[in-house]
Amino acid sequence: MKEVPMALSIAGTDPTGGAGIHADLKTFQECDTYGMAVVTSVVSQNTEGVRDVWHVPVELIKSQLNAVFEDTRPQAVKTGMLATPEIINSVADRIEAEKVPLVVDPVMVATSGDSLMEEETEKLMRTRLLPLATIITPNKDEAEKLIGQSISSLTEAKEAARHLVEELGAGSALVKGGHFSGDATDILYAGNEFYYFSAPRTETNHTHGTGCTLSAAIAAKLARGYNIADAVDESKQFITEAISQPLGIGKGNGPVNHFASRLTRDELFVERRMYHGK
Ligand SMILES: Nc1ncnc2c1ncn2[C@@H]1O[C@H](COP(=O)(O)OP(=O)(O)OP(=O)(O)O)[C@@H](O)[C@H]1O
Ligand SMILES: Cc1ncc(CO)c(N)n1
Repeated sequence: MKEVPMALSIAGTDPTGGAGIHADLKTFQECDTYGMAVVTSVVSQNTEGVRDVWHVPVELIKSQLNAVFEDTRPQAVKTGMLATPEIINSVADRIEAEKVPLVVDPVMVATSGDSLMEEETEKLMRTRLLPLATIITPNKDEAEKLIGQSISSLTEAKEAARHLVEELGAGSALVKGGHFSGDATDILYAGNEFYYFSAPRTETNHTHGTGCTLSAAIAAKLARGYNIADAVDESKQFITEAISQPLGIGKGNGPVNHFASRLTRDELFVERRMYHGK
Protein backbone atom coordinates (compact mmCIF):
# COMPACT_ATOMS: atom_id res chain seq x y z
CA MET A 1 0.00 0.00 0.00
CA LYS A 2 1.27 3.49 -0.82
CA GLU A 3 1.56 5.87 2.10
CA VAL A 4 1.70 9.66 2.29
CA PRO A 5 5.14 10.55 3.67
CA MET A 6 4.67 12.26 7.04
CA ALA A 7 7.26 14.12 9.09
CA LEU A 8 7.00 15.41 12.65
CA SER A 9 8.87 18.36 14.11
CA ILE A 10 9.34 18.62 17.88
CA ALA A 11 10.57 22.17 18.41
CA GLY A 12 10.02 25.72 19.59
CA THR A 13 8.14 28.55 17.90
CA ASP A 14 8.98 31.74 16.01
CA PRO A 15 5.99 34.05 15.50
CA THR A 16 7.78 35.72 12.58
CA GLY A 17 7.88 32.39 10.76
CA GLY A 18 11.61 32.14 10.05
CA ALA A 19 12.79 29.48 12.50
CA GLY A 20 11.51 26.65 14.70
CA ILE A 21 8.36 24.70 13.89
CA HIS A 22 7.17 27.38 11.47
CA ALA A 23 10.25 26.97 9.29
CA ASP A 24 9.98 23.19 9.67
CA LEU A 25 6.35 23.02 8.52
CA LYS A 26 7.03 25.26 5.52
CA THR A 27 9.99 23.08 4.61
CA PHE A 28 8.05 19.82 5.00
CA GLN A 29 5.41 21.22 2.65
CA GLU A 30 7.98 22.41 0.07
CA CYS A 31 9.63 18.98 0.26
CA ASP A 32 6.36 17.17 -0.53
CA THR A 33 5.82 15.74 2.94
CA TYR A 34 2.80 16.03 5.24
CA GLY A 35 3.99 18.11 8.20
CA MET A 36 3.12 17.74 11.88
CA ALA A 37 4.47 19.63 14.89
CA VAL A 38 4.72 19.26 18.67
CA VAL A 39 5.51 22.59 20.41
CA THR A 40 8.15 22.45 23.15
CA SER A 41 8.67 26.14 23.94
CA VAL A 42 6.84 29.28 22.94
CA VAL A 43 9.52 31.78 21.94
CA SER A 44 8.73 35.44 21.46
CA GLN A 45 11.35 36.29 18.85
CA ASN A 46 11.78 38.07 15.57
CA THR A 47 14.57 38.79 13.10
CA GLU A 48 16.25 41.00 15.72
CA GLY A 49 16.40 38.54 18.61
CA VAL A 50 14.63 36.65 21.38
CA ARG A 51 12.35 38.61 23.74
CA ASP A 52 10.73 35.96 25.95
CA VAL A 53 10.65 32.19 26.26
CA TRP A 54 8.01 30.04 27.96
CA HIS A 55 8.59 26.32 28.07
CA VAL A 56 5.52 24.16 27.51
CA PRO A 57 4.83 22.04 30.64
CA VAL A 58 6.25 18.54 30.15
CA GLU A 59 2.83 16.94 30.73
CA LEU A 60 1.50 18.92 27.78
CA ILE A 61 4.45 17.91 25.58
CA LYS A 62 3.81 14.24 26.46
CA SER A 63 0.13 14.74 25.70
CA GLN A 64 0.96 16.21 22.27
CA LEU A 65 3.28 13.25 21.56
CA ASN A 66 0.51 10.85 22.61
CA ALA A 67 -1.95 12.66 20.34
CA VAL A 68 0.38 12.22 17.37
CA PHE A 69 1.61 8.67 17.93
CA GLU A 70 -1.73 7.17 19.05
CA ASP A 71 -3.29 8.40 15.82
CA THR A 72 -0.59 8.48 13.11
CA ARG A 73 2.87 7.21 12.28
CA PRO A 74 5.41 9.77 10.97
CA GLN A 75 8.12 8.15 8.85
CA ALA A 76 10.67 10.63 10.23
CA VAL A 77 10.95 12.96 13.21
CA LYS A 78 13.15 16.00 13.69
CA THR A 79 13.92 17.70 16.97
CA GLY A 80 14.85 21.35 17.35
CA MET A 81 14.69 23.41 20.54
CA LEU A 82 14.51 21.11 23.59
CA ALA A 83 15.42 23.48 26.39
CA THR A 84 15.22 21.56 29.67
CA PRO A 85 16.34 18.14 30.95
CA GLU A 86 12.68 17.11 31.48
CA ILE A 87 11.80 18.00 27.89
CA ILE A 88 14.78 16.05 26.47
CA ASN A 89 13.92 13.02 28.60
CA SER A 90 10.25 12.98 27.58
CA VAL A 91 11.13 13.26 23.88
CA ALA A 92 13.91 10.65 24.14
CA ASP A 93 11.54 8.21 25.92
CA ARG A 94 9.05 8.53 23.07
CA ILE A 95 11.58 8.19 20.27
CA GLU A 96 13.10 5.14 21.99
CA ALA A 97 9.67 3.52 22.18
CA GLU A 98 8.66 4.34 18.60
CA LYS A 99 12.01 3.52 16.92
CA VAL A 100 11.38 6.15 14.26
CA PRO A 101 14.16 7.69 12.10
CA LEU A 102 15.32 10.82 13.92
CA VAL A 103 17.06 13.99 12.77
CA VAL A 104 18.51 15.85 15.77
CA ASP A 105 19.25 19.54 15.24
CA PRO A 106 20.98 20.25 18.55
CA VAL A 107 19.70 23.83 18.81
CA MET A 108 21.59 25.62 21.55
CA VAL A 109 21.65 29.29 20.52
CA ALA A 110 19.53 31.32 18.10
CA THR A 111 21.19 32.91 15.06
CA SER A 112 20.99 36.18 17.02
CA GLY A 113 23.27 34.67 19.70
CA ASP A 114 20.53 34.24 22.34
CA SER A 115 20.76 31.01 24.33
CA LEU A 116 17.88 28.57 23.78
CA MET A 117 19.00 25.81 26.13
CA GLU A 118 19.71 25.46 29.86
CA GLU A 119 23.30 24.37 30.51
CA GLU A 120 22.64 20.97 32.12
CA THR A 121 20.48 20.14 29.10
CA GLU A 122 23.59 19.99 26.90
CA LYS A 123 24.78 16.90 28.73
CA LEU A 124 21.47 15.10 28.19
CA MET A 125 21.49 16.10 24.54
CA ARG A 126 24.81 14.26 24.26
CA THR A 127 24.02 11.24 26.43
CA ARG A 128 20.32 10.59 25.74
CA LEU A 129 19.23 12.07 22.45
CA LEU A 130 22.37 11.86 20.33
CA PRO A 131 22.55 8.03 20.51
CA LEU A 132 18.98 7.88 19.15
CA ALA A 133 19.77 10.09 16.14
CA THR A 134 19.78 8.69 12.62
CA ILE A 135 21.64 11.92 11.88
CA ILE A 136 22.70 14.84 14.07
CA THR A 137 23.27 18.24 12.42
CA PRO A 138 25.35 20.55 14.66
CA ASN A 139 26.83 23.86 13.55
CA LYS A 140 30.40 24.68 14.56
CA ASP A 141 29.56 25.89 18.11
CA GLU A 142 27.18 22.99 18.80
CA ALA A 143 29.69 20.42 17.55
CA GLU A 144 32.37 21.98 19.78
CA LYS A 145 30.10 21.77 22.82
CA LEU A 146 29.08 18.20 22.06
CA ILE A 147 32.61 16.86 21.60
CA GLY A 148 34.31 19.24 24.09
CA GLN A 149 36.98 20.36 21.59
CA SER A 150 37.40 23.43 19.43
CA ILE A 151 37.02 23.14 15.66
CA SER A 152 38.84 25.61 13.46
CA SER A 153 39.50 23.79 10.18
CA LEU A 154 37.79 21.40 7.79
CA THR A 155 40.07 18.63 9.02
CA GLU A 156 38.90 19.23 12.59
CA ALA A 157 35.28 19.40 11.41
CA LYS A 158 35.80 16.02 9.75
CA GLU A 159 37.25 14.61 12.99
CA ALA A 160 34.28 16.07 14.90
CA ALA A 161 31.81 14.30 12.61
CA ARG A 162 33.61 11.00 13.16
CA HIS A 163 33.75 11.64 16.95
CA LEU A 164 29.98 12.27 17.09
CA VAL A 165 29.35 8.88 15.49
CA GLU A 166 32.13 6.64 16.79
CA GLU A 167 32.66 8.02 20.29
CA LEU A 168 29.23 9.42 21.12
CA GLY A 169 26.98 7.02 19.22
CA ALA A 170 25.04 9.05 16.64
CA GLY A 171 23.96 7.07 13.56
CA SER A 172 25.57 9.70 11.32
CA ALA A 173 26.69 13.31 11.71
CA LEU A 174 26.59 16.41 9.52
CA VAL A 175 28.92 19.14 10.81
CA LYS A 176 27.71 22.33 9.12
CA GLY A 177 30.07 24.94 7.77
CA GLY A 178 27.80 27.99 7.93
CA HIS A 179 29.94 29.60 10.63
CA PHE A 180 33.33 28.99 8.99
CA SER A 181 34.80 31.33 6.38
CA GLY A 182 35.02 30.60 2.64
CA ASP A 183 32.58 28.27 0.89
CA ALA A 184 29.71 26.87 2.98
CA THR A 185 31.02 23.30 3.26
CA ASP A 186 29.19 20.72 5.37
CA ILE A 187 30.81 17.38 6.22
CA LEU A 188 28.77 14.21 6.58
CA TYR A 189 30.11 11.07 8.24
CA ALA A 190 27.79 8.14 7.51
CA GLY A 191 28.40 4.42 7.10
CA ASN A 192 32.19 4.84 7.68
CA GLU A 193 32.43 7.32 4.78
CA PHE A 194 32.93 11.07 4.58
CA TYR A 195 30.88 13.17 2.16
CA TYR A 196 31.43 16.87 1.40
CA PHE A 197 28.59 19.20 0.46
CA SER A 198 29.84 22.57 -0.63
CA ALA A 199 28.11 25.70 -1.90
CA PRO A 200 29.33 29.24 -2.56
CA ARG A 201 28.79 31.47 0.48
CA THR A 202 26.05 34.08 -0.04
CA GLU A 203 27.01 37.41 1.50
CA THR A 204 23.85 38.00 3.51
CA ASN A 205 22.61 38.42 7.07
CA HIS A 206 19.34 36.69 6.10
CA THR A 207 20.26 33.39 7.71
CA HIS A 208 17.62 33.17 10.46
CA GLY A 209 16.44 29.56 10.59
CA THR A 210 18.98 28.07 8.17
CA GLY A 211 19.70 25.16 10.52
CA CYS A 212 16.00 24.47 11.17
CA THR A 213 15.26 24.50 7.44
CA LEU A 214 18.16 22.22 6.50
CA SER A 215 17.34 19.62 9.19
CA ALA A 216 13.62 19.71 8.36
CA ALA A 217 14.43 19.11 4.68
CA ILE A 218 16.60 16.12 5.66
CA ALA A 219 13.72 14.73 7.76
CA ALA A 220 11.30 15.20 4.86
CA LYS A 221 13.64 13.38 2.46
CA LEU A 222 14.13 10.52 4.96
CA ALA A 223 10.34 10.31 5.31
CA ARG A 224 10.18 10.01 1.51
CA GLY A 225 12.56 7.05 1.64
CA TYR A 226 15.90 8.63 0.64
CA ASN A 227 19.15 7.27 2.05
CA ILE A 228 21.11 9.65 4.30
CA ALA A 229 23.66 10.91 1.77
CA ASP A 230 20.99 11.61 -0.88
CA ALA A 231 18.72 13.26 1.71
CA VAL A 232 21.56 15.60 2.74
CA ASP A 233 22.56 16.27 -0.86
CA GLU A 234 19.06 17.43 -1.91
CA SER A 235 18.54 19.31 1.37
CA LYS A 236 21.80 21.19 0.86
CA GLN A 237 20.56 22.27 -2.59
CA PHE A 238 17.27 23.37 -1.01
CA ILE A 239 18.93 25.50 1.71
CA THR A 240 21.46 26.97 -0.73
CA GLU A 241 18.67 28.23 -2.99
CA ALA A 242 16.69 29.45 0.03
CA ILE A 243 19.69 31.47 1.31
CA SER A 244 20.75 32.84 -2.07
CA GLN A 245 17.37 34.47 -2.81
CA PRO A 246 16.47 36.29 0.43
CA LEU A 247 13.05 37.87 0.87
CA GLY A 248 14.14 41.02 2.71
CA ILE A 249 11.73 40.40 5.59
CA GLY A 250 12.29 42.07 8.97
CA LYS A 251 14.71 44.65 10.32
CA GLY A 252 17.40 42.22 11.45
CA ASN A 253 18.65 38.76 10.58
CA GLY A 254 15.90 37.83 8.11
CA PRO A 255 14.44 34.44 7.19
CA VAL A 256 15.49 32.31 4.24
CA ASN A 257 13.28 31.95 1.17
CA HIS A 258 11.37 28.67 1.46
CA PHE A 259 9.76 29.23 -1.96
CA ALA A 260 13.08 29.53 -3.76
CA SER A 261 13.22 26.08 -5.33
CA ARG A 262 9.69 26.48 -6.73
CA LEU A 263 9.05 30.14 -7.58
CA THR A 264 11.21 32.84 -9.14
CA ARG A 265 11.33 36.17 -7.35
CA ASP A 266 9.17 37.70 -10.14
CA GLU A 267 6.48 35.10 -9.53
CA LEU A 268 6.67 35.59 -5.77
CA PHE A 269 6.65 39.36 -5.41
CA VAL A 270 3.32 41.12 -6.05
CA GLU A 271 2.32 44.77 -6.39
CA ARG A 272 1.21 46.01 -3.00
CA ARG A 273 -2.44 47.09 -3.07
CA MET A 274 -4.05 49.24 -0.39
CA TYR A 275 -7.14 47.76 1.25
CA HIS A 276 -9.75 50.50 1.70
CA GLY A 277 -12.73 48.41 2.83
CA LYS A 278 -14.06 48.14 6.38
N1 LIG B 1 25.98 32.58 4.00
C1 LIG B 1 25.73 31.33 3.60
N2 LIG B 1 25.78 31.00 2.29
C2 LIG B 1 25.54 29.74 1.87
N3 LIG B 1 25.22 28.71 2.71
C3 LIG B 1 25.15 28.98 4.03
C4 LIG B 1 25.40 30.30 4.54
N4 LIG B 1 25.23 30.25 5.92
C5 LIG B 1 24.89 28.98 6.22
N5 LIG B 1 24.86 28.21 5.10
C6 LIG B 1 24.48 26.79 5.02
O1 LIG B 1 23.22 26.70 5.69
C7 LIG B 1 23.12 25.45 6.36
C8 LIG B 1 22.85 25.70 7.85
O2 LIG B 1 24.10 25.94 8.47
P1 LIG B 1 24.36 26.88 9.70
O3 LIG B 1 25.76 26.60 10.12
O4 LIG B 1 23.99 28.29 9.35
O5 LIG B 1 23.31 26.30 10.72
P2 LIG B 1 22.84 26.85 12.09
O6 LIG B 1 23.86 27.77 12.66
O7 LIG B 1 22.44 25.66 12.90
O8 LIG B 1 21.57 27.68 11.73
P3 LIG B 1 20.63 28.57 12.68
O9 LIG B 1 21.06 29.97 12.34
O10 LIG B 1 19.26 28.26 12.22
O11 LIG B 1 20.92 28.19 14.10
C9 LIG B 1 24.42 24.72 6.07
O12 LIG B 1 24.23 23.92 4.93
C10 LIG B 1 25.40 25.85 5.79
O13 LIG B 1 26.51 25.44 5.03
C1 LIG C 1 12.44 28.08 18.15
C2 LIG C 1 13.78 28.23 17.53
N1 LIG C 1 14.47 27.13 17.19
C3 LIG C 1 15.68 27.25 16.62
C4 LIG C 1 16.22 28.49 16.37
C5 LIG C 1 17.61 28.59 15.76
O1 LIG C 1 17.62 29.28 14.59
C6 LIG C 1 15.46 29.63 16.72
N2 LIG C 1 15.91 30.88 16.51
N3 LIG C 1 14.25 29.47 17.30
